[in-house]
Amino acid sequence: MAKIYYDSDASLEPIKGKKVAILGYGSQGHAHALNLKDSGVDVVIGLHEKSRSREKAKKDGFEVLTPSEASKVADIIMFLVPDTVQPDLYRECVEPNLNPKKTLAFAHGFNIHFKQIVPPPDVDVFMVAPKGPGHLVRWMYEEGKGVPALVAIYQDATGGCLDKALAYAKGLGATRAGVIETSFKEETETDLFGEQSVLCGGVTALIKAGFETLTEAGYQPEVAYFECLHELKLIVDLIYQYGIAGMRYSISDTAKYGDVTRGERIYEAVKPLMKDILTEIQKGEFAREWVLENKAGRPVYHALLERDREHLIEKVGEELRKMMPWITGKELK
Ligand SMILES: NC(=O)C1=CN([C@@H]2O[C@H](COP(=O)(O)OP(=O)(O)OC[C@H]3O[C@@H](n4cnc5c(N)ncnc54)[C@H](OP(=O)(O)O)[C@@H]3O)[C@@H](O)[C@H]2O)C=CC1
Ligand SMILES: CC[C@](O)(C(C)=O)C(=O)O
Repeated sequence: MAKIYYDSDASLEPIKGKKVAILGYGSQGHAHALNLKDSGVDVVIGLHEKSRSREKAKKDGFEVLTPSEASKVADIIMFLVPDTVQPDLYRECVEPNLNPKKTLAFAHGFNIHFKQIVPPPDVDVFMVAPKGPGHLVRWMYEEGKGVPALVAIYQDATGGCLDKALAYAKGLGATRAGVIETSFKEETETDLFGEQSVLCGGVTALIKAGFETLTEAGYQPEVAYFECLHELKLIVDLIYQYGIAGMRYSISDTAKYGDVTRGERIYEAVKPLMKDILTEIQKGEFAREWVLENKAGRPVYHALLERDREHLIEKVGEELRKMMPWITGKELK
């Protein structure tokens, strides 16, 4: 059984009176910084002099230093710049300022697990990885709720690393929802698998394949959009709130029969592909590919994102959403 920590299992004490440097002020960075500050933790932001996020962080009331300065003054240094940027930032700005009193922290295990960052053995290294996008981490905290997270210890040089990590998770609001203990390996491999095959890659592939199947067969794009994208959110909301059986309670018997019989065929086709994707991750093939793609200036990344931005479903969706202004929530800053 998984070990799960809730609010009553964690204390803020281990990080009270300590300074936390948040390196990066993007999706996760702004959420961690603001939630920790609102939980009474002393936070400083580390951003390069030319960073576009500097003004935003200052406007939110933070002291903003360079990543080197922030690493020098902080007790806990949390990496919240893109994974591909972290190794250079570590070598140039963090490593020269490390000593055994400092703790390194991550929100995803990629660089530690795939050895892109190798910390000295005498510093604590933990991970608190929220299981949700950064903006939700902030919005849910503001509503008194929380996004669950995974916690892992890579190095416990002081003997107090887990308590520090749980304090951080509590400050973030994650222990309100549940924080599961894991390893850097398990978090990295499952996170990559989830985003590639289900959450992002899998779901967008199903949406596009469904939309194209209908439109290529002559059905109206607007009808295909409602069927394959708009209604997906409503169905997923029911699954999120009540489980798969709960969703099935609300849909028609005809839908349920099609779901379990035709769904089975999709399942049979997709599961072997998912196993291949997991194997690529476990063997480090995906990590190698992504590191090389970055070294080459991300040609495949940019080309495929651009191709999808031009997809008919995006144009149809933009028009249809204008008629439902309540759909667009808070601004994604
Ligand atoms: N996005 C998410 O919801 C999740 C992310 N994670 C993990 O959290 C970490 C942060 O990810 P995420 O929040 O998406 O990151 P973002 O892409 O949102 O980070 C953007 C921030 O990093 C800064 N930055 C970008 N490039 C550089 C650079 N070359 N040098 C220094 N600073 C730079 C940006 O500054 P500027 O404004 O100047 O561009 C900005 O402040 C990653 O490890 C990721 O895997 C984990 C769970 C979910
Ligand atoms: C699903 C994508 C994610 O893993 C996340 C928001 O949890 C990410 O790394 O952004």
